[in-house]
Amino acid sequence: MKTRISSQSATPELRQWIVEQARAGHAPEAVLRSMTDAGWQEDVAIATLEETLKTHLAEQALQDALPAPSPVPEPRLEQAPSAVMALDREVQVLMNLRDPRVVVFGGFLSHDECDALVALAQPRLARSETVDNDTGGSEVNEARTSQGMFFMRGEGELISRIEARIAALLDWPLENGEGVQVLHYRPGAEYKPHYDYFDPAQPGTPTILKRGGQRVGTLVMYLNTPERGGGTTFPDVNLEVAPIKGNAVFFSYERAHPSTRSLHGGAPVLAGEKWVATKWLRQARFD
Ligand SMILES: O=C(O)CCC(=O)C(=O)O
Ligand SMILES: [Fe+2]
Repeated sequence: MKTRISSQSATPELRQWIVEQARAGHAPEAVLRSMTDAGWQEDVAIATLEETLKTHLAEQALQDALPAPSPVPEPRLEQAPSAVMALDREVQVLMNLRDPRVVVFGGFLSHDECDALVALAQPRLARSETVDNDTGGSEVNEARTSQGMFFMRGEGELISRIEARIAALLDWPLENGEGVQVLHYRPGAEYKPHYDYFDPAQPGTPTILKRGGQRVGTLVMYLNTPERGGGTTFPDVNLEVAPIKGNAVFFSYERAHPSTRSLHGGAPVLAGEKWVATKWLRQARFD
């Protein structure tokens, strides 16, 4: 007599075998016969077949709906170094998270470089605008209560040096970077959680993508240390990166999709002020 085997006992190997049989074009009756020959009770085998194929089809549909993955910037950390040489400067590796891809660097900028960036940016600040997804233009946005400005890429010796350092650290062409943006947050100001990639569903996105393709990585550099608050949060994994002067947080997103868990924001500044410089990295040359 055959013993009753519950569908719970379908191992990952069996499930994979079932999917392979279906892929190879074997009729369900033949697969079922193989299972009953191997000792499966018929009704249990049918339930297992149905459940396995249904799950497989659902997973496949999810996969197919995802935008294609892209190569992303990536620091060279295979040997788990405590510090890496970024062109002209040794930078500490403070935290290294795989999924979402987040790396925190210590001492990416010197304090003098931070102060110089703030001094250059300050006279050029205006209320931060975000990209208008409908038109591809810019707009003032309530989710972003900071002030900001953009440097041109290669604008001056300091910007050029920092851009070359970023390209070396993240192993990504300098030409694929947008101009450095500087943001200033006063007490109470924040940047609500958002994705940095352009939403493929928005009508303005194709226009934006003509210049350099998608954003695939971000480096946020802290130009001062706020007294309280102002961390960079990653709500999907309950991570908050402390905003420490000279440090930087890097994150990448291989597809324009929430599955990257790259949702992030600038937490409200509770006391003091916050200055950051952001570098967004595109898939291709950004001219
Ligand atoms: O201010 C922060 O910590 C985050 C900034 C940010 O998300 C951005 O500039 O895209
Ligand atoms: Fe962002």
